[in-house]
Amino acid sequence: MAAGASPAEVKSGVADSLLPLPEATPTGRRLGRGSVALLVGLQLLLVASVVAGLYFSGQHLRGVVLDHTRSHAQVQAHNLEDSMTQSFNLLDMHLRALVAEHPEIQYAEQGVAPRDLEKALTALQNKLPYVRSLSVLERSGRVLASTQAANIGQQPALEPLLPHVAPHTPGVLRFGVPWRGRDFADGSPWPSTPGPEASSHARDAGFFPVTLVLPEAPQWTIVAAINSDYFINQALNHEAMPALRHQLYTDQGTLLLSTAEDDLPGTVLDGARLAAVLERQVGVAQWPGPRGDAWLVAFRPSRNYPWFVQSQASSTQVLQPWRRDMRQLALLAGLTLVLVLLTTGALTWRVRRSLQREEQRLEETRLAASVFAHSSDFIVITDRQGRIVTVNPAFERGTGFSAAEATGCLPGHLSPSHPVPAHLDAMWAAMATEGAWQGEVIDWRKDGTPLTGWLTVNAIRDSAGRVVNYVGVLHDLSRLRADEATIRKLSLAVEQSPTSIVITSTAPAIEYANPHFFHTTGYTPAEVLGANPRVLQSGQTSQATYEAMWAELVAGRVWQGEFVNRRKSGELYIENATIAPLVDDQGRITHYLGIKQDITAAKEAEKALRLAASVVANTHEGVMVCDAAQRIIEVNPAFTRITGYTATEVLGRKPSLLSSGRRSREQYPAMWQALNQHGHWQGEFWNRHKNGSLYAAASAVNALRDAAGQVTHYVSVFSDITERKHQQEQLERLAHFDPLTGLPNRALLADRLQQGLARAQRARQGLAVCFMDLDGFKAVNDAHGHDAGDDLLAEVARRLQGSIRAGDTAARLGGDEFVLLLGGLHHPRECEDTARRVLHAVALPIEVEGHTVHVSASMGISVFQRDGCEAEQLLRQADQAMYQAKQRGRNRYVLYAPGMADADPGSA
Ligand SMILES: Nc1nc2c(ncn2[C@@H]2O[C@H](COP(=O)(O)OP(=O)(O)OP(=O)(O)O)[C@@H](O)[C@H]2O)c(=O)[nH]1
Repeated sequence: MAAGASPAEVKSGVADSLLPLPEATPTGRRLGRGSVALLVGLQLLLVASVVAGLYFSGQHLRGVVLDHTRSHAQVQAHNLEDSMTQSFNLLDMHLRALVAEHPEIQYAEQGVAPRDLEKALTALQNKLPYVRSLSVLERSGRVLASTQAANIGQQPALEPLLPHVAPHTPGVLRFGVPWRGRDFADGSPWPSTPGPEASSHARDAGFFPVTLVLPEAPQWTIVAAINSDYFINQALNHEAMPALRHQLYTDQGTLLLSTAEDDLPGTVLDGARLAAVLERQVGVAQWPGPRGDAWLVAFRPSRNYPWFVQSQASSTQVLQPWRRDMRQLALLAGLTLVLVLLTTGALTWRVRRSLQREEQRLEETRLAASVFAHSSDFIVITDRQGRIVTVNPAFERGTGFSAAEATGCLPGHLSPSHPVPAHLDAMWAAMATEGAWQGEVIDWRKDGTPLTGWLTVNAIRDSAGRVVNYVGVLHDLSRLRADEATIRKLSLAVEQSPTSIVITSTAPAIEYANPHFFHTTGYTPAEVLGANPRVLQSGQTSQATYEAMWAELVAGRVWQGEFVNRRKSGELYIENATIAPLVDDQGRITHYLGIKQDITAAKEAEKALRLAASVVANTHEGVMVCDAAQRIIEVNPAFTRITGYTATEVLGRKPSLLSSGRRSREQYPAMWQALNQHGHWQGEFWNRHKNGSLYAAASAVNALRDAAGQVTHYVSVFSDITERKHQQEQLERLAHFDPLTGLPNRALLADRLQQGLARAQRARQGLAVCFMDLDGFKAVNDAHGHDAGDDLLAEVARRLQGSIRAGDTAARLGGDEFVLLLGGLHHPRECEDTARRVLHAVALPIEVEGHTVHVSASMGISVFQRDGCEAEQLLRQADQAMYQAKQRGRNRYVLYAPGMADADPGSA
């Protein structure tokens, strides 16, 4: 074996994968997948944590903001109340000090202002920045003196004043309703219900009056116009929370001033809320706002005066910065989260990608290992020196060398007893220059058998381009070569097949036809290849045949049938066709294979055979066919009729079963000789019927031979000639025997006499011819009738036969004349005993038709003793001697002697 190369170089990673590898690490893959899942889970947890953190932090901050707002409102309300109470305490103090500084006030008369009062008021006002003007009112309510000259003479409507005390009660600082405008001269009280003109005064905080009646001068009421703006500005200046608004309400719920521009002085607080505030005196509350929001409220009633401070804020406004901050925080968190998610997502993606690559690499490795392990090709991996590092199982199976045997060896040197394969030098040369080689090689298996294959060798390089391994893949071509030989044989078989073979497409168009097809049809390849097979149709095959054929073929089944087709010459021929669909791997029909046999001649022969079979079946002659071993293989109905045996009884048996045993010894040898020499014999048999009776058969036997001259069959045709035989015998009997007595007649006598003479001549013995005529027979006829005469003749015949030896003959010449031939005489007189015995027997009484009659016989005897005596002569001499016996008195015999006058008479 030698390692080899493909045109493309193989990277070193592939070489690693081709080496036996550890199993893929499912645990590692699971861990990898777990890491991804963990990362995704962490991402989700992070999102949830951030959202939850944001939510809870937000809610907490919201609570903090609200709590802080409440606390701040409380503090601010307290501070404002404190500040204002102190301001009014200062006002009260300064007003009360006015008498001490100006004692004349207490003595001033009604309607007359003390001197310098206005100056004193102005001086006092300068000490009180939140007082817009100070005025002194008479009891009538008219302004007597004022720091604002325009107020003098005015009579402002100050009621109602709080607290509720009797008018002009001294020493009580009382608070009036709020006014719009700068002072009493140009102002007017704010209505409790703002009219449409209220909006034009929205920015006009106005003022509110505070009155005091000095105990020392109860005739006067000092009125201070308190500048609302002063306190508003004071409150605003000290307020860090813009959403918080501060309000000053009288204990009757009338708004005196507010830091909110949309709060109109004079408006009255809801009764329920006022009651709640007055009830709790100090504290916080939360009221529903007009727009579905909530108002956080802090109260602070004045320690000394009938008013309270309310600091409140809408939760919507308070929470606005919180909301903004939360939005920013959420945005920031969201962006951070997105960033984190993107980062972790990217990380996850990279991990997953990495895992996928790892899995892909493992899969590729597993596939490569699987290919290495399960490839049917032989794979060899060598080191850079060409020494085998590993081989695959197919190599072990195919070459017989185990991996242990191969490892460390140089390919090509595995079989030291065999020559080094021829391709090695060329291969290593190509490897050195190109790093790859491929070609057909012949190697050796361990068992010494050659191994033909296509070898591909590739160099495997590391990342630096250095060769680290060589991979050789040998594709075993042994089977392919064997298959090619088989295909060649099959091709030859098809080409030289004595049947027509046609392959058509499903169109159908003829794609292939073998030479026998062209020979049968007379067409050339150019005329039929690509053509529809119907070019052969003659129109004499029924449409039903074609339909049945297509039904079978389309269903994927083989069809077998016959066509009447037409050759190119126009001649019709009968074709036996077997057509089979050819299917591909998916079971789809791609072609049709037709195997066709021209059976025209066979059809003709079959027709002739059918005719012959019909003749045989219906002929009156028995037909028996035997094989070469003379065993019956076929008989016809006439055979059964003649022999009595059915076909099943005789098939496989020999014709001798028909034999009767009545045959001449020479008959069968003669028959076989004739059959062997001429192939034909004719003759007659006496056979035995199954029922035991005999029948005569006239038989003709023919031996059938094959082309080599070997006998294959014997055909025997015979007829029953028993009847004819019987008729012949009858005729023969009639020709030679006397029908009345059954004795030989004159013709047969002549024949016997001839034979007897010949025998006597050969044996040199004597032969006596005894001519006998009855005496008195006519009288019997006459007396008892002709039939009685017949009976008598028959009886005489029996007595004659009973009186002579078996080899002798008794014959009737006619009428009452009989002749006896007595052979084997050694002496002429030997016959005389017989003659006397015969005469005696004849003379005995005879019973005919109930009558006893007597006849006798006269006999003349001539004896043959030497050559030259004719039969006719002997008979005539006996007749003459008989005549002499008649003459001499009847019932006697007379021996013929020349010159019968000298004859020696004899008597019975
Ligand atoms: N019943 C009978 N009579 C026959 C037959 N053939 C001839 N005859 C008669 O036989 C007789 C023979 O004649 P003969 O020989 O003269 O009679 P016979 O009485 O024997 O006289 P001899 O011979 O002179 O003694 C004739 O009357 C014939 O008609 C026959 O076949 N049957």
